[in-house]
Amino acid sequence: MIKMQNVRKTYPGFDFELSLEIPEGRITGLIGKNGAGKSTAIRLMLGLVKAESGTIELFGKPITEITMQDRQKIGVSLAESGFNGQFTIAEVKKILAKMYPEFDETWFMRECRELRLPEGKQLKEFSNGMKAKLRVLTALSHKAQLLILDEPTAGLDVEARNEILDLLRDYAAEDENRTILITSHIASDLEHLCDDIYLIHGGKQLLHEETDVILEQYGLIKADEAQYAALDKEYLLGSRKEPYGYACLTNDRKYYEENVPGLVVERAGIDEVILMMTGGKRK
Ligand SMILES: Nc1ncnc2c1ncn2[C@@H]1O[C@H](COP(=O)(O)OP(=O)(O)OP(=O)(O)O)[C@@H](O)[C@H]1O
Repeated sequence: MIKMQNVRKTYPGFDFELSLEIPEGRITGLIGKNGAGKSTAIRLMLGLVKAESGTIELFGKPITEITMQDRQKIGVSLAESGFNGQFTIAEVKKILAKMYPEFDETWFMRECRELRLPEGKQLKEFSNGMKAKLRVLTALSHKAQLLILDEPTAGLDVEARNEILDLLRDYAAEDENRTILITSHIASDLEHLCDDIYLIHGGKQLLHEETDVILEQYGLIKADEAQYAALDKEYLLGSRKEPYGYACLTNDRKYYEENVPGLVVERAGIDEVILMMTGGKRK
């Protein structure tokens, strides 16, 4: 559904180079710390900025050949909604209806009410959370086959985050061919939503893995100095010095559980994976 091959973009002090493939029917998370290059990746695949080299395909064709009809099949949520701050929901609704033949007005108005978006207020008077919810509803309002969402939960409280994540889960469950790419620096949001995770850092991919594989097979080892010195490092992805010795990330928790008696090996969540791979020492 989305394919980026050796896509390069440089800004002063930042060198982005990424390949990724997002298959139809999957929910893929692009995670990374602030400044990792998540929004750059999204702007490149939407053709909002031009790559210096590499190829980008959407729906199996180069982005330069994407038609207006193809664009109708994409739902996008970026940092800015693009709507005039003086508009109310009624005006947003009219614009969406004009732009998208598939716009589902009943669904849109029902969800605006469910998410408690004030119908009488201008968008500039919305809180940040309200604006974020409206951006996501806008992306979902025309039954897009492909959703591209840049930090849709950023700045939201836990309740609002869960509301958005539930909406996305329902959206994907309604049609198994729907494809979602979502960026976030909040790993726990993605852990319960995404089939696949790409971790990027400094504009480069550090990891691409199925979420289930991370949760089932990855582990966090806590080793004292002697244990660390004797440890077979083959299945370690990174390690970090700690007061007690070393914390190490492995992609084969079972191997260490079965072969090193007495070693503390815990399950690793995606937060630990990010922390260890972006802050720890690589192997
Ligand atoms: N138009 C631009 N001009 C110059 N530098 C840019 C531009 N856009 C992005 N960058 C740089 O590219 C790097 C990646 O930025 P990007 O917005 O893609 O990161 P991000 O992962 O989305 O971060 P965040 O989580 O903070 O939104 C940063 O160093 C940023 O300063």
